[in-house]
Order: sequence, then C-alpha cells, then structure tokens
Amino acid sequence: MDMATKKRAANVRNLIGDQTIALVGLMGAGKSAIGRKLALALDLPFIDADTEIEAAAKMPVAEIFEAYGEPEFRRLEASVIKRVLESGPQVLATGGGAFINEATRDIIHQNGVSLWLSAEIDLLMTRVSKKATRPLLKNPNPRAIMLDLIDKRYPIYAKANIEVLSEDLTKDEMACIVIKALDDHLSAQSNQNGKSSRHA
Ligand SMILES: Nc1ncnc2c1ncn2[C@@H]1O[C@H](COP(=O)(O)OP(=O)(O)OP(=O)(O)O)[C@@H](O)[C@H]1O
Ligand SMILES: O=C(O)C1=C[C@@H](O)[C@@H](O)[C@H](O)C1
Ligand SMILES: [Mg+2]
Repeated sequence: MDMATKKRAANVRNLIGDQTIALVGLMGAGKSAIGRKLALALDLPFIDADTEIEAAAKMPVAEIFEAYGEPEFRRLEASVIKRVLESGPQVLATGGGAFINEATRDIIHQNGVSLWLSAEIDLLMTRVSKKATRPLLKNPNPRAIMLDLIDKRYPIYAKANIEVLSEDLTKDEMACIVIKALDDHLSAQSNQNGKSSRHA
C-alpha cells in the first residue's frame, strides 16, 4: 500500500467508529475477495455473510437452497446479517441477494455504510465460471440468469451509499480504489455533520 492509501485507510478507520462497512453487489463482483483485503488494510475484522450462514445452518449455501429452498435461505440470510450488524466495527461481505431485502438494506444503513461493487457482465461471467457452487447459476444458461439479475438488481444496488466499478484490476488495486471511495464519502459526511452542528 502506498503512503497516500495508508493515510486514507487510517482516516476511514477513524471515521467509521463502530460501524460496519457492507459490500454489496452481484456474484463475482469481488465482495468476498476485496472485502478481505479491505479489512486487512483497515485492521478490522472481516465477516462473510455466506460463511456465517453456512456456519449457522451447518451446511453449504448450495445445500441450504436444495434442502430448504431459496425463501428459507433468504430468511436465514436476513437474520444472520441482522445479528452480524450488532458487532461493528467490521467489514461485511454480504451475499449477492441480501441487499435486495428492504429490511436488510435499512438495517445496514442504520449500522453503517454500504458500498456497491458494480461490474460489467463479461467480467462477472469470467469470475463466476471458476466455481460451479453458486445455486442460482446452476442452469444451462448462467449468462442469461446473470443478465436478468443485472436488470432486476442494479436499480436496487444503486441505493447503496457508494458505488465503485469493479474493473479488471488486481485485488490490491481494487482495494485501494475502495479505500479512496470510502474516505471521500466518510470525509464529506463528516464535514457535512460538522457544518450542520455549527449552524444548530
Ligand atoms: N480484482 C480481482 N482480480 C482478480 N480476481 C478477482 C478480483 N476480484 C475477485 N476476484 C476473483 O473472482 C472470484 C469471485 O470473487 P468473489 O468470490 O470475491 O465474489 P463475490 O462478490 O463475493 O461473489 P458471491 O456473491 O458469489 O459470494 C474469486 O475467485 C475471486 O478471487
Ligand atoms: O446473488 C445471490 O442471490 C446469491 C449470492 C451468493 O453470495 C449466495 O448468497 C447465494 O448463492 C445467493
Ligand atoms: Mg462472496
């Protein structure tokens, strides 16, 4: 990490207080991979919602879908994320569908800041093709599924506090871009709060 990013990381760590930085976005956007790097750079715990769900259910995500169906997975996901959000500061990689739930979105915004890792279809498909474990993509035409999810979900992910375009860069480069975006957002928010309290 260069000096400027280190400085920005320290500033983010300072401004985040005990809140959660929640990464949202589609499968393959890099929420887990970049989230882990980000947590390391900020010296914060890293929590992956999918891993927490697997621990709670004592089975992999794909098996939860198979055994109990998607609605039950969504209920479990919402309750696990609600619990995780009680223990900031931390970096949380949400599962791809979590932020689509309005109650989950609200609770994320009550307890922290959301950052959408957006990405183009080709990049997502390259990334997800490496692992065949994602239940929603177990389909003869995973690209069509992903395009449909882009249509349905991008307007909702856009409600996140921050958007960072996930590009074909290294994980470290992406983590630096995310740190800069967080620093800009949190600094602007803190200046705004300072101004409004001076006017009060
Ligand atoms: N910037 C990057 N450079 C290279 N590989 C990356 C990058 N970001 C992510 N990857 C790789 O792409 C794959 C998908 O990334 P990751 O698992 O982090 O996505 P995700 O957003 O957590 O998806 P899901 O919602 O399915 O959990 C992983 O193999 C990861 O290592
Ligand atoms: O986009 C989604 O709906 C999902 C993404 C993954 O993170 C997992 O939470 C699960 O495979 C569902
Ligand atoms: Mg993930």
